[in-house]
Amino acid sequence: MLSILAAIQNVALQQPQKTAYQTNRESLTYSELWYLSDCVAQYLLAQDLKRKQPIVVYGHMSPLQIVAFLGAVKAGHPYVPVDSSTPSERLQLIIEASEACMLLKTESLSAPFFIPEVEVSDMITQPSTISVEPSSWVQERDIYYIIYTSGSTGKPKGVQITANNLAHFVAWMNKHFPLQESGVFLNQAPYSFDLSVMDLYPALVNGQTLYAITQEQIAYPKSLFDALATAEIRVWTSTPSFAKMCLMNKEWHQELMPALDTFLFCGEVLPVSVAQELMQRFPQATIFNLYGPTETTVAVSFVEVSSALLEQFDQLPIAPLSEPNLSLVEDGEIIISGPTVSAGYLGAPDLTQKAFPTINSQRIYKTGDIGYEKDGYLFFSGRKDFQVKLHGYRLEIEEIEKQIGNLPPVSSCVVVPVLKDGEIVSLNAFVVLREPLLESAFKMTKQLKSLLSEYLPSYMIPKAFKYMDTLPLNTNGKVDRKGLAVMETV
Ligand SMILES: Nc1ncnc2c1ncn2[C@@H]1O[C@H](COP(=O)(O)OP(=O)(O)OP(=O)(O)O)[C@@H](O)[C@H]1O
Repeated sequence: MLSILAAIQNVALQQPQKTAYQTNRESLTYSELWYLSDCVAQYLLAQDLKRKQPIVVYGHMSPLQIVAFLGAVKAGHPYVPVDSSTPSERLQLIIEASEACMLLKTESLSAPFFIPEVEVSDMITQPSTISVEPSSWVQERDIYYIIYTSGSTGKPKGVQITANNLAHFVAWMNKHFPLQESGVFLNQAPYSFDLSVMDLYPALVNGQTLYAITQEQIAYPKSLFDALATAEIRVWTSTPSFAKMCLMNKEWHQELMPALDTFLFCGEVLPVSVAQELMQRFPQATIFNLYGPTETTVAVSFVEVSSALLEQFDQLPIAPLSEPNLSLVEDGEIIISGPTVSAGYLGAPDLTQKAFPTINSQRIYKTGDIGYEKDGYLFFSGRKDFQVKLHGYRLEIEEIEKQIGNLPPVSSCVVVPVLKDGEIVSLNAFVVLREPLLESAFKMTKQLKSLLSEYLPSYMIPKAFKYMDTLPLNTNGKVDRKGLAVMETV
């Protein structure tokens, strides 16, 4: 199996001056990446650290974070990426839960975390000429990284991905997508979100340039689109929500990004309307809808979006039925097998056993996603944990969102349950309309409720509707359901 580190080393030897990583402020060549990560590894090896103990790497879209990731694994330690948007209580929780032995940072932190903290830049002041021996690197079965799930559904869990898991994932990506041809890869997802792994390692292993955009740029559209216009991006990886946000800018099209030929989407439903608009605006690009959870290393299946597929279905499939590692169990839950199934949750054997049972002598992951089969494809129909009970009725939140989303005035919608004393008492709908609201919100809500009553029973119709220009995204670029759940509606 491919060794991620050996492949990157090979690139560093073959094309040392090629840019490995770039932001609007900084850049790093492959030789710098290799040399600086050796410095970090040597620093770590010189400390009295327990072998294989996790190391937290804290920061945001900085070349030194990538240096720290590689430095940690070269010294035999898994890394835990934590984005600097993370509140300090959560960082504390991750440090405690992972039993991390060190905190490497590329940004300053105000609170002390009671483990050794080192600025990555301070680890590379010593000139180093000796490479770290591959025998010190994380080995195939060792944990390579640990990503803490966002906790949007329950308590955060530390998903452990081995070097082998990652190598199989990258090999799968190389097999199915045009990643070897020279070009720039967009890096939009922060490193604490495993979607970032979809561009990070395929780019580095293939000797490509990663172009990372920061949250600060995303918050200022002018700076974002200036970057997109000049970065010569060929491969785009993001959540569908992020692309949807970009589509709001009429200038975002092929002429602005002539090199763009591949869209890789994962992490959420890719709405048909988004795919259609992308096809119109980027006629030279191929769009792929990928599916997978963090627990099976980023993504395990995909479909190529074609006009025929868009005409055939009102929802995009997530896999062909021939996909060997995906299947449905009796209650419709999607289960995943294969070489990218994670080693389990760190320090949580009970949770691991429950989520990763062995069926027919095969270790599998129970996704909690519900699927159905139709016309040779597998479709995602919602998450088990989005089934809620309201006044005794079992409801599928996604079914309600789908129906609201299908109403002519609506562009997109998210429905969240309203809790009182831990019990769901009603539903709130957050709606983005196709046209600006000209009449009163009250009238629009009356109209939407009346339209909905043709498709949904009254107990499934949300009580309150709130109209927004865009749906808020969390730092991962997914729709921020948690934030909406605590938002007041009128
Ligand atoms: N192409 C897709 N279509 C629909 N849903 C998808 C797709 N790809 C991923 N998902 C959803 O995203 C989930 C995986 O996302 P991720 O591993 O980031 O965790 P999460 O469940 O979103 O958040 P948390 O971090 O709280 O666990 C999948 O289980 C599925 O529900």
